[in-house]
This record gives sequence, C-alpha cells and structure tokens, in this order.
Amino acid sequence: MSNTLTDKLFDDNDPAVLDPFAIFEEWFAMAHQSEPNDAHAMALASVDDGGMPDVRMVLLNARDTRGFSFFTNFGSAKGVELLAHPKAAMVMHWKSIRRQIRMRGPVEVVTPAEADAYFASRPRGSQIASAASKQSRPLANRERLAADVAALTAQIGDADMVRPEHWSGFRLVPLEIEFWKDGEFRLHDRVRYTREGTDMPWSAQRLYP
Ligand SMILES: Cc1cc2nc3c(=O)[nH]c(=O)nc-3n(C[C@H](O)[C@H](O)[C@H](O)COP(=O)(O)O)c2cc1C
Ligand code: PXP
Repeated sequence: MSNTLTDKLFDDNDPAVLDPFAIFEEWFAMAHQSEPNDAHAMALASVDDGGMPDVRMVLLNARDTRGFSFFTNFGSAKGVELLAHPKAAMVMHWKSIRRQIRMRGPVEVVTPAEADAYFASRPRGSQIASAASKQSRPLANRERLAADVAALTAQIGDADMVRPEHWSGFRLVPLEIEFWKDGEFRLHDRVRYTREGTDMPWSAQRLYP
C-alpha cells in the first residue's frame, strides 16, 4: 500500500503525475527532522559573462507556489551573474537521508515587499552585516570589516535597520526538478519532473541512475 508521495513517486505501476512542489515539501520536512543543521542549504549555480559556471551555497529562505528564493547582495559575484544571465541551477543534498533534489530554471528578482519582509525577520546583527559587507569585493583585512560594521552600528543607533538597496532576493522558478534517492550498489531511484513553462503541466520521467 503506497502511503507517502515518495512511495508514489517511485511506483512504476502508478503513472500518476504528482505535484513536485508537494514531493519537495515531504523530503524537506524529513531533512529538517534528521539534518544536524542547515537543512535548507543548497548549492546554487550561475554562469558568468564568459560562460564559466560558478557555484556556492545559499540558504533557501522562502518558497511558495512560484518558486524557491534566496537572499543575497546584488553586487556579489552571484548577484552580478544572475542579473546578467537570469537562469540558475540548484541542488540540495541531505546526507542523513541520502537524498538529493536538483532544479533548473529562470530566476526572477523577488518583490521589494518580499525582500523587506525577509530582511525584517533577520537578527539585527545579520542586517547590519548585510549592509556593511561589499560581498565578493576585495577586502584589505578583517580589521577593515570590523571598522565598517562598527561605524554603521554607531550611525544607526537605536533606529530600525532599513534593507539596503543592494540586498534582495532571487526566486528560482523551476522548469526541471529531479528527485534522487540512494539505492543499494548505486542503483539509485531518479525521477525528473519537467514542464515547458510555468503555466504548462508537469510530466515525469524515470532515469537510469
Ligand atoms: C551553508 C551556507 C549558506 C549560505 N547562505 C548564503 C545566503 O543565503 N546568501 C548569501 O549571500 N551567501 C550565503 N552563503 C555564503 C556564500 O556561499 C558565498 O560565500 C557568498 O554569497 C559569496 O558568493 P559569490 O561570490 O558567488 O556571490 C552561505 C554559505 C554557506 C556555507
Ligand atoms: N548572507 C550570507 C553572507 C550568509 O553567509 C548567509 C548564511 O550563511 C546568509 C546570507 C543567509 O543567512 P540568513 O538566514 O541570516 O539570511
């Protein structure tokens, strides 16, 4: 008897196309139960002007039926790359449950209201750090960073910290989502969901491991 979406996902006798966002939620909840920290960490790949791929970890800090959002400095390497080439790939791997989810698709900038709301939820220290850090640009030494943070902290005083213009979020809108579950002797289960556009239906395909 199939109970979970995961059972259905890998049931070759049941050709139903599921909602991949719902499968994501099932796996993400499992990961939160078992990962020691940062179950919401993901590797995010972008590409530079020369076509050279770039990758780094970010945190999946918002998600809804449109897609998967992370927040960052728009002057950083990833910010510059994604603004110029608004497509990305991401992968989450949870060692504790031996599962992987990867996605690809266009990215869009979140609305100012979304960015404000997420920024407001962060600890004040993180807000100040985001404003003080010229992320990915050369830094002379650690002392310079500490001085910049101290100057900004003094300047703000007791006032609320306003989200800096250069700090916002990107939403990856997946056109592909692949679910991978570890199997014995590397005979893993893989199913890839694809759609032609956001208003198009999903289709599912099992892949060789
Ligand atoms: C687990 C983890 C989560 C991270 N989350 C973020 C994040 O959400 N946003 C961010 O800007 N940087 C995050 N970082 C730092 C990035 O990996 C990276 O060092 C930084 O964003 C600069 O990347 P870039 O030069 O490619 O733009 C995280 C690092 C780790 C290890
Ligand atoms: N920005 C930077 C530079 C980070 O290193 C991280 C997490 O490591 C984040 C943003 C995301 O963290 P938060 O959950 O505080 O937004």
